[in-house]
Amino acid sequence: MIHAWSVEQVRAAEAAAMEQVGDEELMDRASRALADVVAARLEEERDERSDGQPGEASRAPRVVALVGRGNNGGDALWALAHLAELWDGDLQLTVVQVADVAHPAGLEAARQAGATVLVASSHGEEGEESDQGGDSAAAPAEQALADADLVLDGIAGLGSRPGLDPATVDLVDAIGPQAYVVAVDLPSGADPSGETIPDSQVYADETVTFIAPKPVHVLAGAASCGLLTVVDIGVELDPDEQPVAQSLEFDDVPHLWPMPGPEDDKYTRGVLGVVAGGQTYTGAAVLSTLSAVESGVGMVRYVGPDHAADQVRGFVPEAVYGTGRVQAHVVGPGLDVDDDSEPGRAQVQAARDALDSAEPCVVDAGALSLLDGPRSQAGARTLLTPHAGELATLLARLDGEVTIEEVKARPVQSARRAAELLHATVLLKGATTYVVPPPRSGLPVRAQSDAPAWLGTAGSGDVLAGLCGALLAAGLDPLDAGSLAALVHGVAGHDANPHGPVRATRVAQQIPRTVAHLLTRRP
Ligand SMILES: NC(=O)C1=CN([C@@H]2O[C@H](COP(=O)(O)OP(=O)(O)OC[C@H]3O[C@@H](n4cnc5c(N)ncnc54)[C@H](O)[C@@H]3O)[C@@H](O)[C@H]2O)[C@@H](O)CC1
Ligand SMILES: [K+]
Repeated sequence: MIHAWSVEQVRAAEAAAMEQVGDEELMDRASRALADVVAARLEEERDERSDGQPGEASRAPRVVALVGRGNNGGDALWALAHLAELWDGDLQLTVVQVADVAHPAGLEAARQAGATVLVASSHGEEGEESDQGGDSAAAPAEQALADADLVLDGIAGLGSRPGLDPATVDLVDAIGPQAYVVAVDLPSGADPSGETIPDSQVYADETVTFIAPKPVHVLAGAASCGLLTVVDIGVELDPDEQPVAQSLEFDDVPHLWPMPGPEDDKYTRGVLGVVAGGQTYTGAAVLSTLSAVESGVGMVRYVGPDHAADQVRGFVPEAVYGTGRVQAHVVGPGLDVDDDSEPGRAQVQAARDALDSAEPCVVDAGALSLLDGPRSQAGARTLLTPHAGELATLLARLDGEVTIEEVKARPVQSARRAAELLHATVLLKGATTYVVPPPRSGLPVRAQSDAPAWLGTAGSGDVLAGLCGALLAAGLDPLDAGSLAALVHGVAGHDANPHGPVRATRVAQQIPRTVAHLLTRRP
């Protein structure tokens, strides 16, 4: 499991360490670790080039550091200096200063190492000289970025405000497609708290962070970090502190996945009631029951109109029909709450009964509109599974106007608000899937970014709902069930057809093999 600590927790640990060893020592350790990573990547790149074009390997690698005014820029500057010591051969080093000042000692060290310093400050007129004596020019800076083999992004780190100013965006846009972008601590312009997605920020191939992952690395910034490399700089976090965010890894699956024992039968393994798919969306009935069955649930009881039940009979013969004793429910995939026909009204009543019960519930799609507040049985385990549009509709109804754009820009905050209002865990679906427990639980937020973009396809959410339901029925709590389901769903989506299109049925059918693989793989 990746554990992420808040900016405040990390800053506190740094402050304590600084009293012991001093801030220069910490920056030295951070920048040396960063230089080691950069050297390793340049070496890999040199090996690749020498394979492709004879003679190319001997060309001096071009490394450009984008440097802001704070210590994040200081790390990047010192890393250039250490890289020059480490690198066996010529290097072409360039500093592009994005602010009117930069870490003075770091700037001097980079100059001493032979770096050309260009000032592309949005604070001064174009062509203005830096008071630190840089060679001012916007165009050369953009040219250097366009030609770079590797760009170190040291514009801002833990002190980053979300978003970049337009002049900085122009510089970032100038980075050539061939460049390997290494973000120092975090991609600049990302929100360090991982709560919001800004309009503009750096997208990195790799992020080298210090001490421990921060929320930006697993939550709303995860997709912009690329490969995450965490380096130890000898700073210890307070052992009494808890992480604020987590992300499951493959090695967590054997610890969390419900394993049947020799004494188990279909009832003890968990029976899942599924209220899904009416006259209109019969496919949702099939996909959610199929997914639960493929996920190894003990038994599924399907509740829905005859037409949908016939489809389920045809595709999922393992399911049984009608209400009965269950350990958890999935309510809502493809449920049309406005269906006024008799079977439609009966199905909606079954959904309401499930919500009024004390059993754990996955509340998806149509059933989200049946919730006006916390479920009547206090403490009943509840996992809501909206996508951004559904969450916006839910929040607009319960809490005043909220748009889908706002939910997409503030995914964690939006999910947390719904979790607070409904005393439920909210799984917000998307390229990164957030699983946000009610704030008063004190539990960390989880986020999973395991799914290929191909998984954004009709029926995919129904499969996820069935998977969540199977795990709730087996006794997992909503946070574990939601995050584990998101991981397995994402990996199954990849495994079903690596690097290509995939239909939801295939994803469901892939679940058994993906789970078996995750349970037996060697770390
Ligand atoms: N504090 C420590 O003990 C250590 C800090 N280290 C480095 O120091 C960083 C934190 O340094 P600082 O606190 O100086 O803060 P940063 O360097 O992250 O950023 C602060 C400065 O950048 C500017 N800025 C903020 N957001 C911006 C944006 N979106 N676009 C452009 N400019 C922006 C601000 O005006 C501010 O002056 C860490 O991320 C890490 O890289 C490391 O050297 C390890 C040790
Ligand atoms: K950065």
